[in-house]
Amino acid sequence: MGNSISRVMVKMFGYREMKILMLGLDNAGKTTILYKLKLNKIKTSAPTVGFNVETVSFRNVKFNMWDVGGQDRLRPLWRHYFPATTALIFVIDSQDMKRLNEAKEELYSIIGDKEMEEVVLLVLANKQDLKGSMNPQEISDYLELKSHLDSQLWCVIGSNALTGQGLVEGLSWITNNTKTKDKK
Ligand SMILES: Nc1nc2c(ncn2[C@@H]2O[C@H](COP(=O)(O)OP(=O)(O)OP(=O)(O)O)[C@@H](O)[C@H]2O)c(=O)[nH]1
Ligand SMILES: [Mg+2]
Repeated sequence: MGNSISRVMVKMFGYREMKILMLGLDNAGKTTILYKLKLNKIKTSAPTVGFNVETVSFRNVKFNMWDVGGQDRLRPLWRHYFPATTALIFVIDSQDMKRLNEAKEELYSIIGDKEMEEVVLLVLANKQDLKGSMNPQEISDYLELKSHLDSQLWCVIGSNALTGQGLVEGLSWITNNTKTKDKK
C-alpha cells in the first residue's frame, strides 16, 4: 500500500525517497548537520554511540538520513549501514589537519567496499567558520578524488553546520545527481 502510494507520487509529482549515509571521524559535525537539517536548530549532543536516523524532506525528495558514530572503536560497525545507500555524505572537520590523513584512509576504505561502489559521494568540508580551516579546494586536492575516482560521481562542498551554510547546496547536488538511482 505505502509502496504503491509512493509510486503514484513519483509519477505525479516526481516525489522520490532515498537513503543517505553520513559518516566521518568523530567530532566532524555529523549529528549537528543532521539536526540543523531536520529541526533548523543546533542540538547539543554527546558523541554518538550507535546511530541517529531522521527523515528530511527537501524539494520532492524524502531523504532517510543515517548518522553513525565516528569514534575509532565504532568504525568497524559502519559497514553494517552500507546496504541500500544511494548517497554517502562524508563529513570532515576542515580545521583538524592532524587527522585529515586518517579521514582520507577511512573514506577510501568505505568507497572501496563493493556495497558502496555505486553511491554518489558528497564530501562536506565542515567547520568552514573556524579560523585556519582548509577550504573545499584544499580538502579536495588532499583527498585526490579526481585521480582516484573515475566512474563514481563526487563533489566537495564547504559547510558550516552551525549556520547551515552549504547544507542545502549539498542536498541539491545529491538530488541532481541521483535521478537514475531512485527507489521506485
Ligand atoms: N564551529 C563549528 N563547530 C561545529 C560545526 N559543526 C559541528 N560543530 C561542533 O563540533 C562538535 C562535534 O559535533 P558533532 O555533530 O557531535 O560531531 P559528530 O560528527 O556527530 O561526532 P561523533 O558522534 O562522535 O561521530 C560539536 O561541539 C559541534 O557544535 C561547524 O560547522 N562549525
Ligand atoms: Mg554524532
